[in-house]
Amino acid sequence: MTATIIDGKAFSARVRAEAGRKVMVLKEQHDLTPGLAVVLVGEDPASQVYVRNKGKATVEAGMKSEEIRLDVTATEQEVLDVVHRLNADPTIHGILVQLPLPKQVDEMAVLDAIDPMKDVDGFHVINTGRQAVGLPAMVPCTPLGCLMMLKDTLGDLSGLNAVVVGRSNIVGKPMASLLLSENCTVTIAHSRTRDLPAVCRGADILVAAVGRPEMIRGDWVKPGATVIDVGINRIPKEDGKTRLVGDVCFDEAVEVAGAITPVPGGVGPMTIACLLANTVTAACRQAGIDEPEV
Ligand SMILES: Nc1nc2c(c(=O)[nH]1)N[C@@H](CN(C=O)c1ccc(C(=O)N[C@@H](CCC(=O)O)C(=O)O)cc1)CN2
Repeated sequence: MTATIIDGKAFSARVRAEAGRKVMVLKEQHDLTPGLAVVLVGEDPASQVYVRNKGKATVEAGMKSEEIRLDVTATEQEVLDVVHRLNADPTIHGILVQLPLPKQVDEMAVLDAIDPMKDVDGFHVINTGRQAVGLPAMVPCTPLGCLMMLKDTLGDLSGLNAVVVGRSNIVGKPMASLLLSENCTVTIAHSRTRDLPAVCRGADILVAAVGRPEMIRGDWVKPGATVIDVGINRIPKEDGKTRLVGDVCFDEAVEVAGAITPVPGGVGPMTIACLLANTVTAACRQAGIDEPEV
C-alpha cells in the first residue's frame, strides 16, 4: 500500500486565501486592518528566512506587517521593552517573538509579557490554560495546522488512538491537548517512553515532533495510520550539500501509512498560514466583532 500524501502547500494556500478574504471584509465593512508584528533577536539563518516569509505572507493577505530586528546581544529588558510597546499599539493585533531566543533572554519571561489577546503564537500560559479547559483561546500555529490537516483527511477524530512523539511546549503538549479536545485517546511519548516502536504501532494518528532525523521507521507505523511529521531536520548529502528530512523515515512509512505529510511541503507551510488565520481571529476579538464568514 502507498499512502496518500497530505499536501500542506496546497492546503496552506487555501488557508491563506481565506485569511485574505476575511481581511478584505474587515477593511470594507469595519475599517479594520489586522496588524502583525514579528520580533527577531539575532541572526539565526533559518529564523531570518521564517521571519521574512511571515512578513511577506502578512502583506500578501492584505494586513499590516511590522518587523522588529534586535541585535544578538540584546538584553532581556530590551526585548521586553519592544513587547510592551507593541502591546500598547492599537494598530498591532498580533505579536510573535521568533524562537529560539539568544541564551541571555529568558524565553518564558518574554512570552509571558505578550498581551494574551495579541498572542498569535498561543504560547502564553493564559492561552495554554484556556485551550486546555475548552475556552476560546489563541492556539499555537503548528499544532493548529496539524489538526486542520487531520480533520480534512479523517473527518471526525473521536475515539481514534493518537500518539504524539515529543513533549515540547510549542508542539507536543498543545498538539496532545487539541487531539484530546477532539475526543482522541491520546498518548504523549518521549525519550523515557518504554518500547516506543510498540507505542507508535498502536496509533491511528501518529504525530512526530521529536527533532531527530528519520527516527520513526516504517515498521513503527500501524498499517493505514495517518502520519503527521512535524520535524524539519537538515542533514548532509553525499555531494556535500544538505537536504531536509522529517522525524519520520518517509520512504519506509509511505509504504505502510494510509496518509502522510511530506517534509518539506507538509506541516511547515501550515504554520505560517495558521499565523495569518490567528491574526485575523485576534483582530476580530479585540474589535469585539464576529469573524467574517467567507
Ligand atoms: N515564535 C515562533 N517561533 C518558532 C515557530 C513558531 O511557530 N513560533 N516555529 C518554528 C519555525 N517556523 C516558524 O516560525 C517555521 C518552520 C518551518 C516552516 C516551513 O514552511 N518549512 C518548510 C521548509 C523550509 C525550509 O526549506 O527550510 C516546509 O516544511 O516545507 C515555516 C515556519 C520555530 N520557531
